[in-house]
Amino acid sequence: MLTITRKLEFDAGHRIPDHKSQCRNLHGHRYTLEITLVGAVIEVEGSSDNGMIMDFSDIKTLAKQHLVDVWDHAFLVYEKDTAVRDFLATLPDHKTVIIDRIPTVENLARTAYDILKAAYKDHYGTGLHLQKLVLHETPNCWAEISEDR
Ligand SMILES: Nc1nc2c(c(=O)[nH]1)N=C([C@H](O)[C@H](O)COP(=O)(O)OP(=O)(O)OP(=O)(O)O)CN2
Ligand SMILES: [Zn+2]
Repeated sequence: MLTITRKLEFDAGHRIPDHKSQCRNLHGHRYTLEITLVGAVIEVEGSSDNGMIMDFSDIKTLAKQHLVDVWDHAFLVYEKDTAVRDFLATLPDHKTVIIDRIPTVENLARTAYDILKAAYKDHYGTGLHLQKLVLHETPNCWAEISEDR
């Protein structure tokens, strides 16, 4: 199978409220996102994206629009983490993103996958779709999610 992968990075804060150790503290990560797409190679003579599944710059534009610019420099807070939600609400114009699951790397990967799956789906009518997403929370810790979930 022929796939292409685009890597992007963003910074975000989070905490795991009931964690047994230090991840219960407010802290942040430089997340690395790898987006893998599958689809037919475009074959349109003279087209800018002739020979491509999707132009890497267009992959980046969509990822930023739908996810990366939304989460970058935001605090990703679990919707039931009322202590932190209430605190963040006291900070004027604070960039807060409420997540409906505890923001572990597994749950953030699943949330990101659902958002980006819709963003890339059949963008050109070539069967283009998100095949896999990898989210690194640290250089040593990551989650992968693919079509069979
Ligand atoms: N299965 C998961 N375990 C942990 C998660 C997670 O999202 N899923 N998250 C954390 C912490 O939030 C943190 O991201 C990881 O911290 P840590 O284990 O310290 O990771 P490091 O890469 O910094 O570890 P080193 O030992 O320094 O390499 C915890 N667990
Ligand atoms: Zn963390």
